[in-house]
Formats: sequence, structure tokens, C-alpha cells
Amino acid sequence: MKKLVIIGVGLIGSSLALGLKTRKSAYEVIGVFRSKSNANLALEMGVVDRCVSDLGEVAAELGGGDIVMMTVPTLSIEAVLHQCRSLLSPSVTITDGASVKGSVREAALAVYGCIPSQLVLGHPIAGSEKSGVSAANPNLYVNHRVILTPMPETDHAHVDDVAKMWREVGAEILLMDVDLHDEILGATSHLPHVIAYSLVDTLASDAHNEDIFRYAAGGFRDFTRIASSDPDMWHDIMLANKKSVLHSIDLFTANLERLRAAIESNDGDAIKGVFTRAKTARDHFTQRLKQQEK
Ligand SMILES: NC(=O)c1ccc[n+]([C@@H]2O[C@H](COP(=O)([O-])OP(=O)(O)OC[C@H]3O[C@@H](n4cnc5c(N)ncnc54)[C@H](O)[C@@H]3O)[C@@H](O)[C@H]2O)c1
Ligand SMILES: O=C(O)C(=O)C[C@]1(C(=O)O)C=C[C@@H](O)C=C1
Repeated sequence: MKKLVIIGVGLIGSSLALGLKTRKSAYEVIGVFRSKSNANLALEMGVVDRCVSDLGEVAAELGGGDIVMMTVPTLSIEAVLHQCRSLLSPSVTITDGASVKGSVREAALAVYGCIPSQLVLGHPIAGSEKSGVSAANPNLYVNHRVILTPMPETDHAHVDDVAKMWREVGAEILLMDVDLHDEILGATSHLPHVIAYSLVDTLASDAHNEDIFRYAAGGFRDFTRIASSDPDMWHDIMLANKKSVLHSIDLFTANLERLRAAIESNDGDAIKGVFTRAKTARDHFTQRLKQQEK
């Protein structure tokens, strides 16, 4: 039986594990836990077959066809890669789910001095504002994309194994360049989180915040769900993808300034222009998503 070792069994790792187990996939899933209570919960929920507290406890059992998945916060990947380097044979596939790929590439270069052929960088484009093993969802990845960013040094056999595992839980695989990934996700995922956190923080700091939140309804809820996401996880993402995030913030700020000026000067055409273009783009995107899900 092939082995999948998950380091960091939170929302992303446990949803993958539960997805595989629900579909009776041929992996023995072993979780590496720092906390005994999380390990017990994961066993109770049937997320993992076995728990260990250190990769060293299981490393000698691993070989070709086995996968080590790092689903820890983005800036913790380097520490985990140090363990991988000292404990894993080159035949074991190593992959990750971190939200930024350039920083993982840098971490690999710092740890190995080169990109190891067994390392396949990946990112599931699915998630939620919830964290931890208790949020495990076996269908989280169904009809969602997983972006893999193989580099020239990456061995195709390792890429194939990782792609096959994600397909088993219903995901669609997309291959992409590391830097392009970070640019796109900086705009489509990291910027919206900056805006949602900043909006809620702005309103919460207002002297009348009790009244503001009392009268907030659906629009506010729809727009700000992601501001309930884990601050530690997002701290890492912002710093790891600083260049792309700053670029996106600058573009957004300039656009917002233009909209502000249009409102100030009663420029109805400009206001309607922005809203109409945005509605058309969003309706088109929603339609495409619906078709993909059919
Ligand atoms: N939450 C999302 O929507 C989402 C989506 C796609 C990708 N990601 C990425 O996936 C990764 C995991 O996110 P998550 O939402 O599952 O977070 P999570 O907080 O639910 O789980 C992270 C787990 O890693 C453990 N951990 C933290 N540091 C560790 C370390 N140094 N060694 C071992 N374990 C460690 C934590 O105890 C926790 O169990 C992050 O890199 C995140 O950027 C998250
Ligand atoms: O749905 C959410 O709550 C998410 O934030 C998921 C989301 C996203 O921005 O789309 C968040 C981070 C990821 O790396 C991938 C997906």
C-alpha cells in the first residue's frame, strides 16, 4: 500500500486525507502532529490511519510511490524541508499546498542548494475561512483546480504521482509557472483578503462600530466572510508574496481613487462605467464557474 504522510493536518491536509479515505483510495494516510489532541481528533474522525509526532518516526518506511505532503503555513515550509532533506530518500515524492510558490522555491534552494527532482510544488485553489482538522471536508477539492508548478529540475514521474492523488479527490490539474502563479494569486486571492481584512478593521475601529455592525446585512456578510480567515496563515502569505501583493494593492488603490474622484465630481458616466464593467465581468465569471461545475 502506498503511503501519504501529511505534515500539518489542518483544513487543507485533512480535507485531502478525508477525501482519499472516503473514496477508498489506496493510500495509508499518516499524519504528523505536534499536538496530541489534534492527533486524537483526526483518528476519531477517520482522517488518518496513523499518527506520529515526527517525520523521523516514519521516514525509513518511505520509498518510491510514497508522498510527503507539507500543508503547514507558508513560512513554515523551510523548516519542514530541512527535515525532509535529512530524512527522506530521493525516491520519495515531496509536495506542498502553500498559497505562495516563489517562497517555497526559495526555501528549497536555501535548504538543498538546488531544486530537488522529487519536489513538486502545488496549490489547491479551494479553501475556506475555517482552519484545523475539525473543518475537514472530503469534497473540498471536487471540481476545483490544483495548480502544480513543476520546474525544469522536477522529475515528471513525481509530478504524475501528485497529479493522480489530487484527481482522486475530484480536482482538476493545471500546470503553471511559479512566478505567474504568484502574480495571479496575488491579484485574485491575496488582494481580496487584504481588502476584506482592511474594511472590517476600518469599521471595527470606528467609534460607532456597535451601530455599524448591528445594521450590517447580506452585502457586508458576503463581502467580508474571508476576514474571518486565520491571521497567522495570511500574515505568512502577504510577506511571502510581497512583490505581487504590493503591485495589486497599488493598482486597486489607483482605481479606487478614480472612483472616489468620479463620485466627488458627480461624474455619473464614470461611476456607471466602473459598475457596468464590473458587473459584466463578474456575471461572466459566475456563468463560467456554473458551467464548470455541471
Ligand atoms: N485555508 C485555505 O483556504 C487554504 C487554501 C489553499 C492553500 N492553503 C495553504 O495551505 C496551508 C495550510 O493551510 P490550512 O488552512 O490547512 O491551515 P490550518 O491552520 O488549518 O492547518 C495548518 C496545520 O499545520 C500545523 N503546523 C503549523 N506549523 C507547523 C510546523 N512548523 N510543523 C508541523 N505542523 C505545523 C498546524 O498545527 C495546523 O494543524 C497553508 O500554507 C495555506 O497557505 C490554505
Ligand atoms: O474560500 C476561501 O475562504 C478562500 O480564501 C480560499 C482561497 C481563495 O482565496 O480563494 C484562499 C487561499 C488559497 O490559497 C486558496 C483559496
